[in-house]
Amino acid sequence: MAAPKEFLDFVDTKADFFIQRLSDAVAIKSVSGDPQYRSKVIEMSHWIKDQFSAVGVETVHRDLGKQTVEGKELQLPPAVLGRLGNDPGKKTVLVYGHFDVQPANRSDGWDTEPFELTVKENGQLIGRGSSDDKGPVLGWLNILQYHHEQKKELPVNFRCCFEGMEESGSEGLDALVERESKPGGWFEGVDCVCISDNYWLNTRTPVITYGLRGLTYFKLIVEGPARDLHSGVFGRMVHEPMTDLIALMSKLVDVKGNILIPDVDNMVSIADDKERELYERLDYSIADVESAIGSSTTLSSDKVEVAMGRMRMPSLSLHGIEGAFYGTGAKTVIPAKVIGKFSIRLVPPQTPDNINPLVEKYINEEFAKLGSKNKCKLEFEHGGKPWVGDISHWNYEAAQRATRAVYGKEPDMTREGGSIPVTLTFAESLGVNVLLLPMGRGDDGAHSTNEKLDRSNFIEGTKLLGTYLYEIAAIAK
Ligand SMILES: NCC(=O)N[C@@H](Cc1c[nH]cn1)C(=O)O
Ligand SMILES: [Zn+2]
Ligand SMILES: [Zn+2]
Repeated sequence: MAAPKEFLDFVDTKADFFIQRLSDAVAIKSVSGDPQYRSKVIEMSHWIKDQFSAVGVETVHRDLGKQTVEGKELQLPPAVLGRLGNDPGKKTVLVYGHFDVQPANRSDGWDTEPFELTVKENGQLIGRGSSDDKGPVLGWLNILQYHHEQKKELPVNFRCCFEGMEESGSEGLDALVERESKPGGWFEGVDCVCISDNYWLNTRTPVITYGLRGLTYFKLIVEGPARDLHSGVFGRMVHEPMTDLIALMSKLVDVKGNILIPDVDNMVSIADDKERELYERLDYSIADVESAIGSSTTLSSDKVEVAMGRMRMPSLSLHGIEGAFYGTGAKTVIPAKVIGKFSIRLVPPQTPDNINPLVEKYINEEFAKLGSKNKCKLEFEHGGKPWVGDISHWNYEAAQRATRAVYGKEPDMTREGGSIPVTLTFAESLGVNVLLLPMGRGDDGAHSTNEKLDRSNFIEGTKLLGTYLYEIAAIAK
């Protein structure tokens, strides 16, 4: 069953309205990782709830409790659950997305204000969260608006789960999903899950995604003196926390991306020729990567190695050092306490449970080798397991048909390098098939400066998600 032409025309006609609504969403600074914006994330949860209620969805807020940040209790933003339709003759589709965003400041290098959606003449909609993940969440809203205003029944029963902590470890969400998946819970009867929260590999070819890497995120704290010191007065007299930290961080990963923590890299199988062929066939080139990152700095010139680096290998990244001097000028200080941040993206069979003890043991051994009198502590921040789905399921068939119908192209089947920890929880708690059907392109710059979503991806992506619902109804009676 193809999506009705009236739906596709409606999406085209309403394009400017949809973009204005995206602009309203982007304007709410729902940064989950920074406590000062927590009220904005909560405001965003109300905005989302009101918007979905207005198009006929029964919505509720689900309290996720509190989190402790630096000794202080902080309210978690409530999750928004929605439902529409309960026809036993239809499939029930659960969609997941998030309304929180990564931090963004103009001074990070943005060309425009990150929380003001800038509509460029070339069709780019620039603003934090435009692609990750407010645009895709609003894509579902656009579809529901058509059915509500035109008094058309949806081809499936619709359920949604939107959260405001995805960029910060999805605190509290696993427990909620497990609860709501039980008989009588909000997700009872769900037949499949669709997540739109990732990207094409390039700027041409749509993708359907059947895997995500997991994640384990650490804080490495080194402290010594009671306060910051004058480096002229105390340099070469004391063990410097920053020197210790840099020594430790330099032993985690080498410049070729090899993880130096014993047994982490070699927990993963080596791809055989048949598997390498899957990566060879992807519409993905070194030039695509270079254009997305804005430089020619890939670790290899072999496309398969680079693609596998993102999709089927673990990676360790050093993110930053809290407490280090980073301003302009030349402050001659010895920081008293520094906190290194690093994370490892995980692939099967790796999980935080089997990787974290290896990291802890290694850090302790390496710190002991330094002979430092400073104190060193490793803290696990948050994490999630990797996920790989079953592409032979009708859910994937529906997404493939929808992609062909809207884009006239065969989608690339990808595994994503990013992490959405709740994906595996949906798959396991509900026991149903899960897929990712992204809206944005590979050069959207999610998490980066000048994040954008192309107008055509927002509009055609809305059609894609809507068509997918019709294809489910057609295939899976
Ligand atoms: N679009 C998915 C995404 O960006 N996920 C984040 C999740 C995360 C975990 N910790 C911080 N963010 C990702 O980085 O993959
Ligand atoms: Zn996201
Ligand atoms: Zn993200």
